Amino acid sequence: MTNQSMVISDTQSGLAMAMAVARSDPALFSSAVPKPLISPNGYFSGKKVLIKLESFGNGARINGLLDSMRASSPTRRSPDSEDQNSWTLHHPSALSMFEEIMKASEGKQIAVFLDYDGTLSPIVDDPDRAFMTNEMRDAVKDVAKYFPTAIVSGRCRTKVYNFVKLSELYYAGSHGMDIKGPAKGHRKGNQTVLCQPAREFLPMIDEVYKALTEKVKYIPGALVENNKFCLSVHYRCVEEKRWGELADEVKSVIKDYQQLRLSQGRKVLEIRPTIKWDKGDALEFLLESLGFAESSNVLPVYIGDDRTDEDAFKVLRKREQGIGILVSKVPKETSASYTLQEPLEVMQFLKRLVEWKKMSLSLLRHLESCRG
Ligand SMILES: O=P(O)(O)OC[C@H]1O[C@H](O[C@H]2O[C@H](CO)[C@@H](O)[C@H](O)[C@H]2O)[C@H](O)[C@@H](O)[C@@H]1O
Repeated sequence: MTNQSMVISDTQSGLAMAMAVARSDPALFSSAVPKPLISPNGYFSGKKVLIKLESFGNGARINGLLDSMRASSPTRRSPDSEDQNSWTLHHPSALSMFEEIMKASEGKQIAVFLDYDGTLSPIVDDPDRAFMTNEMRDAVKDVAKYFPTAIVSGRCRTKVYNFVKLSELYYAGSHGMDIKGPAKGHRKGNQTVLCQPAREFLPMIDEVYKALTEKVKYIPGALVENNKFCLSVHYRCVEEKRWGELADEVKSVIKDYQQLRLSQGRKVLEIRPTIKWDKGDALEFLLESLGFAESSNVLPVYIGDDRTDEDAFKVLRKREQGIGILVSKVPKETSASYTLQEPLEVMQFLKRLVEWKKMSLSLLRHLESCRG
């Protein structure tokens, strides 16, 4: 068995990281599971990330994980006014640019994609209590009356459904690795949209969930969340002086799982399969399911706050189509074009979208009645 660690340098944020270590028991996997591509110079060449491979012996550390954890909270940075001005200039508010955004939708079908945590619900200490308000739910419900709407979340699909509770939406859970279309009554035709590209990883994810839960249980505040096709190790409630310990425990468990990688969200370490499937792929899959694979007649609007949402923003850039909106109060490296400061502004934007649609429809009806 060879032990190798990989530190992913996300080309956009420079903060995401991953590791994979040759595992001892390949029996859990079928040959269909794509293996990481490692070139002789030690760089992983995925579509979207470069991974620098560092050899390490037993007990060695993966440099930078702790630093990355420290840097990962957007609230740590307090931008100076110059930063803030340049940020606002390059990533203006989606509310103040609303008319321009709507102009881009002329002749196109808008499709709405919404991240959950930090976008529809505020960030709170207890992940099980990240409720969205009824007002936000009503806003999303109204949006879905006029536009195909999907929730794209890192959470387990059923869990995020239990928060949102709207059966007319598409749901992409586990960072897009678990996609399901609207419930029966809301479906057009009989087709069921379902996509689970990481199915074979389920036994492994369960195994790692149990091991991690056991390993970190002595660290006050540490919490492992099972998101079905991926895991979240939360450190929001762990004292900062113990983050290094937590990182070491996580590394000690996943070093034996070459097919798993580690990335970061907001005060959370995310563990997921190395397959090339992320929120960007989920967005493309959903557009295809909606009949917009190669179409120029669609305007996807994607709203998200996290690093994992960047994969979706990049897809929109690549397609040269759609509107990426980052939810953030502080400057961040992003491929999104616009910003909203917090879930409250997301709700205002969604409500405006519905009002704009209602107005367009009544104008259309008026014009038709004048013609008739
Ligand atoms: O893709 P998302 O819907 O944004 O999910 C990403 C992770 O969100 C949740 O964690 C985050 O929100 C928690 C509740 O506010 C907060 O306590 C935690 O610190 C944040 O990282 C969720 O619990 C994770 O499973 C998701 O992966």
